[in-house]
Amino acid sequence: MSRSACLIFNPVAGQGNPESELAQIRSILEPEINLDIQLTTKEVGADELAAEAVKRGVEAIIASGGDGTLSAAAEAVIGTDIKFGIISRGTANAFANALGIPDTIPGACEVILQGLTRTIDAANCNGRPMVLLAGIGFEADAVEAADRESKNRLGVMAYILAGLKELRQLESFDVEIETDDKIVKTTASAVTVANAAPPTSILAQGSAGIIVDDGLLDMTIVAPATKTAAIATAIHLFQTASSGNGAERDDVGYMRAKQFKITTNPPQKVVIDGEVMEAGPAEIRCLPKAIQIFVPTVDEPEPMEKLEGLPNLVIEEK
Ligand SMILES: Nc1ncnc2c1ncn2[C@@H]1O[C@H](COP(=O)(O)OP(=O)(O)OP(=O)(O)O)[C@@H](O)[C@H]1O
Repeated sequence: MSRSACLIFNPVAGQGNPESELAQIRSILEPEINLDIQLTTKEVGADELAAEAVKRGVEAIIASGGDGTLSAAAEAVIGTDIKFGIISRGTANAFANALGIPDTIPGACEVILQGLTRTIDAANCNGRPMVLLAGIGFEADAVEAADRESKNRLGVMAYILAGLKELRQLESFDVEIETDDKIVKTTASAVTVANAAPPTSILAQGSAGIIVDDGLLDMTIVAPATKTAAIATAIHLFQTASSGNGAERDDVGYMRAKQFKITTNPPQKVVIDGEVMEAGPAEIRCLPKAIQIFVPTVDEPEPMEKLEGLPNLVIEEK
């Protein structure tokens, strides 16, 4: 066996049975990869276990748990050449959904076994590592967007409701945004800076085309004037995310830059990768090509054909 990895496993993440989930991961990975298994505890989190693994100079780190566990472990590998794998077992699984990685155990393990990696950007927000996004003006308790159960139950509505939940207070604030080449001043209800974002994070979808390895961060500014406008904006952002076309409403703005300095009045809380920080200015800088992450093989698009229904159709098989 030539491959090895440190598996960091949160035994309390998600709603499944952790013993059988760990057994399943081992049965899929261990025939190919020598695993050093480390369980997180209340006292010793994924951040500490991953930092120790980095110090030991492991070949790869595989993190398994909810988004909290995955972000904490990912932050430790930023800037190293240690390959990083994720096996999501949480509720929202934003991390996997943002990077197009399956959120089932067999699917995620298969990606790691295939061994293909992509080097993605990370970011630094007020001195803290960030992989997904920073939200300014978000409701702290609405950070976890649409969960799996509501997604299954409500489908598209769950995404829209999640965004609305975040906009529900509609408290606006003045914001000044400084990039390398300009200063933008406006009023907003939510400002999101994303390195990567799942489609559920609709407040990050202004540009509808977040690229995780372009050395740039994507900012979306949302400023609906009324509750009715907030509903229309949430629906519009959901549609832009699915269609790939940027937002066109007047109350949505977006731009890309290597770094942003954001000052709000009154000061707003900053939420970094789901963790709520104290209110104040935010300085966010992209760290280009910072994490080597296991990703699925990109399938070549299947040639599509649809002929049925055409008038007077004749198809001759050759
Ligand atoms: N052995 C453990 N016992 C109790 N708490 C733990 C243990 N290991 C990790 N934790 C806690 O688990 C939290 C991280 O949970 P994580 O985000 O991975 O899963 P989750 O909350 O189930 O996911 P999601 O938010 O997607 O539902 C951290 O607060 C950490 O302190």
